[in-house]
Amino acid sequence: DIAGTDDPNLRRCYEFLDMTSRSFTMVIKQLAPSLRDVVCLYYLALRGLDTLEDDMTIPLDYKVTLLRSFHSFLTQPGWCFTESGEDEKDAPLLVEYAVVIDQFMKLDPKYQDIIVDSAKRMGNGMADFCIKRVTTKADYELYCHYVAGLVGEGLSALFAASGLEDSELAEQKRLSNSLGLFLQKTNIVRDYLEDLHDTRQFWPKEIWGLYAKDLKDFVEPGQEKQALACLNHMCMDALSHVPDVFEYLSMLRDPSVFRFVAIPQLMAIATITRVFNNYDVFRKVVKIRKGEAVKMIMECTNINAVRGIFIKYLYEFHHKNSSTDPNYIKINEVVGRSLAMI
Ligand SMILES: O=C(O)CO[C@@H](C(=O)O)[C@@H](OCCCCCc1ccc2ccccc2c1)C(=O)NCCCCCc1ccc2ccccc2c1
Ligand SMILES: [Mg+2]
Ligand SMILES: [Mg+2]
Repeated sequence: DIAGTDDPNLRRCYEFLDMTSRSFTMVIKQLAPSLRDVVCLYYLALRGLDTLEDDMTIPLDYKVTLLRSFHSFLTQPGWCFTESGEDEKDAPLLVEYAVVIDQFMKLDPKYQDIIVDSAKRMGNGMADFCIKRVTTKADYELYCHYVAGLVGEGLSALFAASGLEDSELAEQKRLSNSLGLFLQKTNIVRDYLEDLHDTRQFWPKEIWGLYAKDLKDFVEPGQEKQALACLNHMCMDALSHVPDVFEYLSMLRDPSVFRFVAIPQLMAIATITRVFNNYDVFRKVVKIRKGEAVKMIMECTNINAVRGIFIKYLYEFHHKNSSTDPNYIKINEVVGRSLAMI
């Protein structure tokens, strides 16, 4: 079906989707035909923007200008960017960005408007955070809103505009935002070491400051207890979005949209449970086993199956909680609230 597309530029877009997304290409390709290409291009539009944000070799003022104007490049046929750093894994996407723009221009204007609005708001948010750091919890929530919460909002608007989901889904800003925050916060907790090496700090000082003088202290020998206490605090914070995720899932009607939304959330609950109280986070990037992921994907056909999987992980999370953790009681409360609400 996808390989069969007769437009070589659209085929090239799906190749970039495969190249740049490990975890999203599969769920995007299984979407209903009326949404598949739109969401693929929505992904590539924002991945192009994120490739600029992630590139620490671009001079700051030039990068800020690029991020704030990126949305206008989406309607500039032929635009591309060939100055990415060698280590930028998704640089080839920007080199050939003209194919993304060519396909973007063919979309229904109602979809183009949603995508341009996301890119404009995300680009400006990313630019703001190139200059200021994530210090307070509010900064952390705002940064994750810009890079992921907005994607949830944009997807809700696309689902509603396609007619596959109720138009009032586009009004569910808080729930849509939580979809993105659960995914992004899980990644930020998991990627502690990788981001430290890239001299990027996303853990808010308002949290890590309770456990160390500097974020990088957690890799030092003798800091294990403080490191785990901070890690568990960050996991508890991410878990607080689970009730909203469930409220959103229970509103979906189209089976392919349901799977598209549910599968990344299942990956996230599995990941956050795996990293919780797991000192390996300070040694390497902890990933869930492929088999575990495939098994979940086969099972997540309806809300009850998804609820069952979440409950399994929430019980495992509760079981891993240790009574010596300074947040032991609060963690049990957050797990308990999720179990009660889903
Ligand atoms: O560089 C990397 O590989 C990772 O970058 C992370 C970073 O730089 O922080 C970071 O980059 C964030 C900025 C670009 C976001 C691009 C994106 C991602 C997934 C999509 C899925 C479907 C449609 C559009 C999408 C757009 C990243 O990719 N984090 C993964 C979590 C963010 C997921 C966003 C999201 C939000 C709500 C969703 C609801 C349903 C299904 C997928 C969803 C996906
Ligand atoms: Mg990135
Ligand atoms: Mg980024």
